[in-house]
Amino acid sequence: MNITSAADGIYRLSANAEDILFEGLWPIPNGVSMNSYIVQGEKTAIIDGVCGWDGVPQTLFSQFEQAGIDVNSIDYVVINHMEPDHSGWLEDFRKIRPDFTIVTSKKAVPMLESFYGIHNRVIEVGDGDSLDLGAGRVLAFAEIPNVHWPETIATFDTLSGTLFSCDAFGSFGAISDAPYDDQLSAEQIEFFEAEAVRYYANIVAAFSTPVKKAIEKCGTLPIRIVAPGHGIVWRRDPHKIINDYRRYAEYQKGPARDEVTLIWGSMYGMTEKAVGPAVEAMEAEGVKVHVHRVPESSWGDILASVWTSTGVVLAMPTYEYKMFPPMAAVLDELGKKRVQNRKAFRFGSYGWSGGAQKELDEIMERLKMKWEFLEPLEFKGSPDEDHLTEIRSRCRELAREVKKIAAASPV
Ligand SMILES: Cc1cc2nc3c(=O)[nH]c(=O)nc-3n(C[C@H](O)[C@H](O)[C@H](O)COP(=O)(O)O)c2cc1C
Repeated sequence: MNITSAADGIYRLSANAEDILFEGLWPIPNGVSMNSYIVQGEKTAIIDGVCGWDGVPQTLFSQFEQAGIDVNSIDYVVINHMEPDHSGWLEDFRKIRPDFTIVTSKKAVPMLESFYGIHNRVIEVGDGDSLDLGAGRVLAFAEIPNVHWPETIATFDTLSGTLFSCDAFGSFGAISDAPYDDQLSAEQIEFFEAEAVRYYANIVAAFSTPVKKAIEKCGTLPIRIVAPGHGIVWRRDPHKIINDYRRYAEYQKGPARDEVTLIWGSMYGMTEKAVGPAVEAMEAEGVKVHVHRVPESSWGDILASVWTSTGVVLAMPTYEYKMFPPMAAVLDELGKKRVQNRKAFRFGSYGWSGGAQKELDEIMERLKMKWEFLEPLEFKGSPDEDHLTEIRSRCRELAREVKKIAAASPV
């Protein structure tokens, strides 16, 4: 738990959450930080909060004390985004500081009422509005709807050039005592890049078009620091995370990186016999291959690696005239996140009738995924040498295609 100074008059308070499923759904093996910022002019604002889980608001309040900040000095609470991982502490805060003013978007006002029964002392802000905190400190607001709920705004401190972006430009990964990019080694930055991809693919992915619009809008601001609601603060190179997010948004409709994700499932090891040869064939072409088994791998991990992959290989058998069910569930999730235009190949075993392929075709059609498949290869029972040779050959072809596509559109 820590409180640090992000810039003159700006403090970052943070609480980590670990051992939970984020949004009740996504595993976060490395945890997540929830960041809140205190901005001081003559008046004091707190921008974003943390969730209301047991003990988390108390952590935030004890950090106020550590920093010598009197809770009663808080005049404004700026709510960029109403999702309870940022606003859940409001009820606790109200108990110790009843007379603050909330600054938020028009669309957040009815949400304040429905989530927390709050309806007075609320100022509505939108594009072009600002809040003068005195001592030269003015907060400007920009609507960035659907990054990640419809009511979302970003707040920009014109004095320090700090963009408080809430869910935009965030990453997973708990943070101990070094929350700024200028304090981190290249390896640590790499860790947070991977955590940013997983955060993006799991949480923000479906809103990639709004993300692009938000980047366009915020791109006009003289940003010197990016201070998101999750993850590290970017002040040595604030445009790095903005450019990373621009790329992640492009990955949705592809192409992505020159990587392949192979997802496989197998009941009795028949399909599995071809997985190793498939991976080796693609790696021999110099392509990075991410391998996930269903249902063992989490959706979160699978989604993150498919998000960055231009190619996908699916390996699964037929099960009750359809495809192996956990594979169908994963594909359904990929379709809902609109992961489109992948180069793909599918192989798998069946016993008598087949049926997996038919369901795969239906899912692709229903979710309009536009994946371009090489001819699928199915085998009865165990694959023989000819099947394995053919699978190797198609995987090599896929890998070569992926390299060509990614090289032609570097993102
Ligand atoms: C519960 C169950 C349901 C199955 N349903 C079908 C089916 O509808 N059609 C078919 O052709 N094979 C079916 N099979 C046979 C499998 O597809 C076959 O055993 C295959 O080799 C399994 O491959 P795996 O070991 O990679 O899981 C079924 C097998 C099981 C265990």
